[in-house]
Amino acid sequence: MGTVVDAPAVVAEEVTENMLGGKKVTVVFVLGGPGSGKGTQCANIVEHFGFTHLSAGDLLRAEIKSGSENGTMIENMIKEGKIVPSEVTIKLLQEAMIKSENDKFLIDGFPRNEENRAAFENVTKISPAFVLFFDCSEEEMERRLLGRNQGRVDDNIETIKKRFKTFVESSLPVIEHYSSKDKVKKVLVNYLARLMLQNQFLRFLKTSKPFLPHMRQRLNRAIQGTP
Ligand SMILES: Nc1ncnc2c1ncn2[C@@H]1O[C@H](COP(=O)(O)OP(=O)(O)OP(=O)(O)O)[C@@H](O)[C@H]1O
Ligand SMILES: Nc1ccn([C@H]2C[C@H](O)[C@@H](COP(=O)(O)O)O2)c(=O)n1
Repeated sequence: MGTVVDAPAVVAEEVTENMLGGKKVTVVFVLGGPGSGKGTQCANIVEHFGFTHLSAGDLLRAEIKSGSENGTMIENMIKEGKIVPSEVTIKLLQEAMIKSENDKFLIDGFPRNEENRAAFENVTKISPAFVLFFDCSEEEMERRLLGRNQGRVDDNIETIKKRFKTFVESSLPVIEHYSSKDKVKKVLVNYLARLMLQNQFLRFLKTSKPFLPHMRQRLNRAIQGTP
């Protein structure tokens, strides 16, 4: 698995072409846990690399809003942190790709499980040029989702915990599948933040070295209850 910390640089790589209803297309899948920043980074990538961003989650939410007959089923599955049956999501993705004038797509939040992956490849005959995987700690993802403030029905702690479980059980195997084909580019999302915190702590230890014996004495006195 390749590892990068700068997502846009990866997209400049050579990509393969596929077919979609007579139209040649290039597809990059964007995967990662809930709240890892897929949507945010896709918006940055399209600005610089001419891709069209298709978010599976956004397409499903639009389907709910449109009042379609699948709307209630989709909404319930989203609230439960479950994955909507592939035929529904693939149909929406296919329609969006055919409608678009572009031939380069960043498909965000898809495939979310093995069923999504196999069905997409069977139906469209498209395999991705590569897969961007945003690798982020659950702690950071939870913090971000609880602060997202976009009125999403799944941004609550009960659904977030269920989504984490679904990600580990169903989505990680998809990433492992593409990893075994050497197609995954991993983006270490909070790696730099963690590195900076570590450096700050080391600097703190260095600057506080002369005070350490004094601090230790005070701690011992506090533990022993002596003034
Ligand atoms: N690098 C970052 N640092 C801090 N906050 C971020 C960062 N990237 C995204 N966020 C914030 O985290 C929240 C989740 O980001 P985003 O919606 O892009 O994640 P996502 O992976 O698409 O989530 P989901 O799978 O739930 O749709 C948003 O409020 C976003 O503004
Ligand atoms: N392939 C997909 C993508 C999304 N969903 C459902 C379940 C997700 O929890 C929800 C939100 O998606 P996001 O905006 O995080 O991409 O939508 C799905 O069932 N199948």
